[in-house]
Formats: sequence, C-alpha cells, structure tokens
Amino acid sequence: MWRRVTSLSPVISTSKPASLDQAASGFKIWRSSFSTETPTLVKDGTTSFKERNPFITFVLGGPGSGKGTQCQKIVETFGFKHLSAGELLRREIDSNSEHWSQMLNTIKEGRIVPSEVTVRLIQQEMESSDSNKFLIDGFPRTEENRIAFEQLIGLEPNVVLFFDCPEEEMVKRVLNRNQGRVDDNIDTVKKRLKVFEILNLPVIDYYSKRGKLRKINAVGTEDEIFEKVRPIFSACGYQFLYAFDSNTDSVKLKSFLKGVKLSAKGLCKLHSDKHFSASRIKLLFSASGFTDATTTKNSSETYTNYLKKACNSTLYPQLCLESLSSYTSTIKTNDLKLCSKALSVTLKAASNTSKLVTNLSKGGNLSKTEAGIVQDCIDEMGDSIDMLKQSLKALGSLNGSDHIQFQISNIKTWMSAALTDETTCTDGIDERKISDEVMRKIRKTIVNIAMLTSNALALLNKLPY
Ligand SMILES: Nc1ncnc2c1ncn2[C@@H]1O[C@H](COP(=O)(O)OP(=O)(O)O)[C@@H](O)[C@H]1O
Ligand SMILES: Nc1ccn([C@H]2C[C@H](O)[C@@H](COP(=O)(O)OP(=O)(O)O)O2)c(=O)n1
Repeated sequence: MWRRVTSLSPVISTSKPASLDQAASGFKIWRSSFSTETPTLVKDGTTSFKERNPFITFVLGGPGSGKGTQCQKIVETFGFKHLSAGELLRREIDSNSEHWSQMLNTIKEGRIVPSEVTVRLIQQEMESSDSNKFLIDGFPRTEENRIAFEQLIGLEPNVVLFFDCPEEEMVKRVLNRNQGRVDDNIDTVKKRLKVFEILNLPVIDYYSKRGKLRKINAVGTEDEIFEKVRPIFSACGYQFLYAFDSNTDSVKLKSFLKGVKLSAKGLCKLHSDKHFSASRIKLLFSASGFTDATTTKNSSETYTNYLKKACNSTLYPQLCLESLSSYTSTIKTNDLKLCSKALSVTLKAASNTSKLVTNLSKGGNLSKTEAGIVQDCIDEMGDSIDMLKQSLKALGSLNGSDHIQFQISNIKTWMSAALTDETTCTDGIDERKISDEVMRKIRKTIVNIAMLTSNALALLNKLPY
C-alpha cells in the first residue's frame, strides 16, 4: 500500500522569490500541473529514505566551474553516488518524457526547470540507490529548488561545496567543453551566468550563514583543486566505509573538538564502536596492509619494499620515499609505526618551516599587503602545528585505548584541519598573484609541508579502519 507524504503546492506559492520570474517565466501552466499531481510516495512498512539517514552533499558553482569534474574525483576517492541535476534533466529530455520539449527549451534559453521536476528525478535516483552518500551536483540552483528539496525529501545537506570561479574562466571552459550540449554556446552561457548570479548566489549565501558552505577556489589544475576538496571528505575518514551515525559518538566528537579550529567540524557523523572487533585491533598493531603475502622475511629489502608499496598509495610517492627511507629499520612493516613516523617527519618539517617563514618575513622588503599575508601564514602554520602535535600524541597513545576507531577518526580530522590551514596560507598568496621572490620561497616551503601532510593522511586512511 502506498501513501501520500506531501504536496509541493504550498512551497511554490509561498517561497518564490521575485527574481525567479526572470529565469522561470512562462512556466505557470507547467508548474501547476506538477505541483498538485505528483505526490511523493513511500511504501508502508519499509524504511523511508529519510530514515536511512543519508549523507548528502550539494555541489554548487557556475556553469563550467568544474563541478562535474571534481565530483568524478570525489566518487573515485570516496565512493559517493553522483547525481547531476543537469544530466538527469538531459536524460529525461532524451527519453521523450511528457514535458521534454518544454524542458529542452528551458535549458536552451539558460533558464531553470521547475523544482518539482528536478526534485522528483533526484528523489527517484536516491531512493533506488544502494548507496547512502550522495553528491548532488548543480542543485539547488534557486531558493525554490532548495525549499522544494527540504519539503519533499525532508532532509538538509550535510555539507555544501561551492566552486568559486571567475566568469571569464567559466565561459572559456564551457565553450571548450565540446560535449555537443545545446546550452554550451556563448549566448546561452551569458544567460546561464546571469541566472547563476541572481538565483544561485542567494542559496550559497543561505548555506554560508548556516555554516555548511565549503568555498573552494576553482582556479588551477583539476588535481590542484581536488587537493582542496579532499580534506573536506578525508575528515570524515573511515566512517564512510561503514554505516552511519551514533548520537553518543557525535556528541563525544563535538566535545572533543570544542575550541579547536576545524574546517570539517560538524560535517561528519561518527559511527558507533559496534564495528570494532578484536581481529581489527590485532591487525592494526601487528600485520600490515601494505605487505605482500610473499614478502614476509624481515630483511632490509622487505622493509624497503613495504615502504615503496605504502608510498605508492600516497599522492606524492617520491616525497614519501625520500622523507621516510632513513627510518625503514624503525618502521619495519608496521602500519602504525609508519603513520607515526610520517606524522613526526611532517611535524618536524612544519616547525622548521614556521621558523623559516618568520625569518624570511623579517629579512625581506615586504609591502604591507605581503606582510599581512605572511602574518596570516605564520598564524595558519601555528594552528597546523598544533593539529599535527595533537595527532601525533593521540597516535602514540592508541595502544590500550578503549576507543581506537574514535581516536583514529579524530586524528584524521585534525590532520585534515592541518592541511586546510596550510592550503589557506598558499591560497592567500595565490589569490593576490604575488610574484615577489621571498613570497615565492615561502609558498614553496609551505606547499612542501602540505604535501607531507597529505601523504601522512593518505597513509592513515589506509589503516584498517
Ligand atoms: N580545473 C580545470 N581547469 C581547466 N579546465 C577544467 C577544469 N576543471 C574542469 N575543466 C573543464 O571545463 C569544462 C567544464 O567542466 P565541468 O566539470 O563540466 O563543469 P560544470 O559541471 O561545473 O559545468 C570541462 O570541459 C572540463 O574538462
Ligand atoms: N537544478 C537544476 C540544474 C540544472 N538545470 C538546467 C538548467 C541548466 O542551465 C542546465 C544544465 O545544468 P548543468 O548542471 O548540467 O550544467 P552547468 O553547471 O550549467 O554547466 O540544466 C535546472 O533547471 N535545474
């Protein structure tokens, strides 16, 4: 038996912002036919979608800002289900569904399709998916989209990514996209950009005020941008691998992190310790996830092979090898010792860098702006060092702890925060396009620390948790 959950009509009549007329004009008839006749259904006796407690990420940004490109990387690294609102609409048009020609015209003109249509498509995809973590790309594009989602699905996003890209770069990328899309031409792009500015920026502002927005500078290579995205999700650590949610652990995490500056604070929900098993603890403290079954002999060759294999799982394998190869006899083939060493090497380098930056800033003839940026960097490095120290200490006292999973997850969160601090500093330099020699040196040393941190985090992510 099926029951009706809600109707969207009150949403439409009360929430439409004045500026929406410009983008969605001509939709009155179409709008009303959807608003009353498309009920949302849940099957009685089965778990409703909301009860599945999914992890929802909205991905926003102007046309061509790189949303789809980054979503693909997030899927590959963190295993989300990717739902592109534009793609779902294009598929609907291609399948000659009831309103295909209206949808096609809307998209050709750079306007926004009524929320009922888009939310219904997203909802169908989410409900029929086996996944419980979603990247919803290109949605919500308007306040109306946002409210319709909240009302119909009954959920809010856990996090909202916003790819911030200059207009001329977006135009260039869209015109080069070459996917045969009817809307990738200069006239439509101009309209889409206008619609984005008028209708999407208020949504971005809304999530920013609610502390859910993660703004990412979308200029740079695809990989450079992903390095800014990665920490947001790495902070959620292993819990993506398992079921979600334990209220107690959520509270514990919050109190743990109180007063600590964290980019990912509040974003992740920890799952309970119920997945914690004796065999996993044993694995963590003895065996190694990086050792081949064939290389069990305790020789220096075995240790070197182990390190090579482990480093290959990081983003900067060469740097990983260079920074850790003199410690193979200490690390042997022990994953925990490897992580600990990677962390201590990073901490040492960060402390040296912090001193170097302070000295360079004193010696150089920096302008007032440059001095301000350097001071910000020194502060960010101080925060980063605190996070690394805290992580190293926690890693050192894992043995004997009752909450190993919880602690490892905290460590990943702190490490991600350290990485965010480091990239905030280099972003500050990049955004102002400063080419001064001293500033270049400072940037280079901090990028090196960020790479070491990223590697240490990657090694931690490989622990069996
Ligand atoms: N960082 C980048 N630098 C240059 N081109 C990019 C970058 N990211 C994506 N692109 C290209 O720009 C175009 C638009 O990217 P896409 O991910 O489709 O954007 P969106 O989903 O935001 O519309 C694509 O052709 C893509 O290959
Ligand atoms: N929430 C949405 C998302 C997309 N659309 C329509 C209008 C958009 O211009 C097109 C294409 O969106 P898509 O996200 O694929 O592409 P861009 O990010 O604009 O490059 O789809 C919509 O009406 N409502």
